[in-house]
Amino acid sequence: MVDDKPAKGKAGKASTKDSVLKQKSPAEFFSENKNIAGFDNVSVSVDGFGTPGKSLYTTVRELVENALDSAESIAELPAIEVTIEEYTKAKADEVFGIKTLERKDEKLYDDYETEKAREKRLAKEAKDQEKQAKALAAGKKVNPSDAKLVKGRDTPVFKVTCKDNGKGMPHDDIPNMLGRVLSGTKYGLKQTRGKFGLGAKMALIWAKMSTGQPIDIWSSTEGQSFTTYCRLDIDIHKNVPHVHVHEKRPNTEKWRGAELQVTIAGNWSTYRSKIINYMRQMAVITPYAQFIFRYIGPTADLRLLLTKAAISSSKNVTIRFARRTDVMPAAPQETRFHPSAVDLLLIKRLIAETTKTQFIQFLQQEFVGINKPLAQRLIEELGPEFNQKMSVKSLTGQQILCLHQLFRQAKFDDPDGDCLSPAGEYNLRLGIMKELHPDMVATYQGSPQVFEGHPFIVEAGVSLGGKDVKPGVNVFRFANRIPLLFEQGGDVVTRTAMKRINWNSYKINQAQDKIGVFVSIVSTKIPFKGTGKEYIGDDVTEMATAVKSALQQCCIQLKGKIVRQQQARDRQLRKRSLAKYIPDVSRAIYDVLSIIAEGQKAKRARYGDTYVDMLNKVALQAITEATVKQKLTQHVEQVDAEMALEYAIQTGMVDTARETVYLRTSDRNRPCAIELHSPVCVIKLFSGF
Ligand SMILES: Nc1ncnc2c1ncn2[C@@H]1O[C@H](COP(=O)(O)OP(=O)(O)OP(=O)(O)O)[C@@H](O)[C@H]1O
Repeated sequence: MVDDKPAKGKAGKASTKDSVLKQKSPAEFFSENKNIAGFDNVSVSVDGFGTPGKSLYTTVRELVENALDSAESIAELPAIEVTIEEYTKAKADEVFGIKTLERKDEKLYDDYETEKAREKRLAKEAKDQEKQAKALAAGKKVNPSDAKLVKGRDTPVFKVTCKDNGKGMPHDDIPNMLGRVLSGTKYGLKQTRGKFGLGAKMALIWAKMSTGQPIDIWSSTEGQSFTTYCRLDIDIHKNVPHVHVHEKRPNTEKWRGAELQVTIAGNWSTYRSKIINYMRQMAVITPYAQFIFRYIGPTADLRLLLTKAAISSSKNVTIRFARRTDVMPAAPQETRFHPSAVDLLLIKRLIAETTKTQFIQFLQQEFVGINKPLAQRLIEELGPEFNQKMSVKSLTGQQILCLHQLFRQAKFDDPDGDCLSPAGEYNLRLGIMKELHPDMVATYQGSPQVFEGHPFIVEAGVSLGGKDVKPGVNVFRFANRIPLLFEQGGDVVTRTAMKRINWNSYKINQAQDKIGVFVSIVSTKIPFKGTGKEYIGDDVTEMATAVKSALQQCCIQLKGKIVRQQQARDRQLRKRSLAKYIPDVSRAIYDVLSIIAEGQKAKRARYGDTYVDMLNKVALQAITEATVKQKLTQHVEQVDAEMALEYAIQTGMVDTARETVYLRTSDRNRPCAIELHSPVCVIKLFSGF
């Protein structure tokens, strides 16, 4: 007989508990799976809280990217200030409103060590440091996660502030924008840095988990007479904003923009270089933006910051990434879906949201690449059940399935890349020049390509030499104009640069030359691999091919420059070695001439009139050794100039093509008559100078 009563005892209880149906809010889910959003921590301690790892880096990244999206959406040259202030323990406690605990029972604490254990730890730390220093000196990568914070010690706390001059946020929308996970304004089909409606909320969730502090927001939109101040956090279980303060304050300075501030646990010492690198690479791909980055160390008192002692304090960091151009790429445009890139759910959503009533209008309106004749052919192909004027909202599930199948099988024109906003060769080149100061650089922008119905553009730059560039291939990757700093190994750019480019054939030494490889991919959909949005897989053939071709184009340009440089060097070398022999040769020639000139006059007649004249001059000292030397020098100069000219004609760089250009600072308010854009520069012509 089967006993169908619930089992008693421990096992029975557990099974009852396991079968209880529960729901999770998105906020709860992401708070438990922070790594999905790049807030992964180095190691999880006994309380499950974890040692803060990448979270400080990701917080900076999310805030900066929102700030850039915001300024660019209103075609404003971005001016962004990021400040990371590290709190002392006392300051953090003051901010949290708690009394600093005085340790009475030392042995209670996790970092308690006996004298012997302390000695052992210090010795190990010294050994590890030595190992890391050696690895760094040998040019090897030191994994940040190798450097762990010691468990039980006070976790460093940081106030992160990001201020921009973007469009700001509407007063009433702020609580939902920043206090509800998966809410945002970037869900349309458009190239944007942000996409998921998650980043800033993850910073807040992390603040809530690590320090319990809410987020502070100041914001003002164009022409608004007030500034919104909002202090809020998230009700994790309900995924709704929990507003502490939401008020309007006078905006006397007519400020427009947003300022967000979160207080989080983090790890500056390990992620310092990543954060600074991120800012630097952002400056490369966004040379039309101005960034000011500050780190204020824990010992610094804000009031003392301007004193000499504070400025020279090695812990504080202030870096200004200056704006180098006011040429901003045209803003990306919202586009429509390509029929080959939609799934059943998406078709259903489009049907629910469309403003068109007839089936034929729906096809033309909601998809890119379907014009009226094509729409008619598609409807014809679907069979008698369908007609052009039928109500699109009345399509049955089966009919939608048929439409989807046809979309997958039919041939459509590829979408063009007009909706995309690449950085542009001019900006890419400028960014590389201003941040790396290379000896040589070449850039290239490929034509729009398509991957799974989404257009994408690959831009590339290859530089040689420069500041802070190590010998070998140094890869800089950008996706939708965001620098990607982690998980480099599997990325399509790294793999292509390391394995598929034959650097030797372009006269570049892969091991010894300081090669900078810059690749920026923009698309309405970046095929990121992994959860962290940190790398693009190598398996997307269309992208791998486009990356390789863009890099090869840069290399071809560089090879031309290298060959020209080599030839110029050879010429100089030849000239120098010829010039070296001029004194000896002049002396020898003059000695021979003197001997002949000193001989009998009758014998001189044998040499003909010209020579007789010359020999007479030698005899009279009108021609001396110095004269011979001068003539030989002139001759070497002339041969050199002729060779240079011949070379210039061959390579198309003739002097007649040159124009003298006078430069002066431009008056930004003066209207510019003509603007000429070329891949390497913009020339603005003003009238009436
Ligand atoms: N500095 C800012 N200026 C103006 N609006 C902002 C700013 N920061 C955030 N927002 C608004 O808040 C929304 C939510 O931002 P959040 O960072 O959470 O997600 P997202 O940027 O949309 O997407 P992702 O998660 O991919 O970063 C944004 O879509 C934007 O509308």
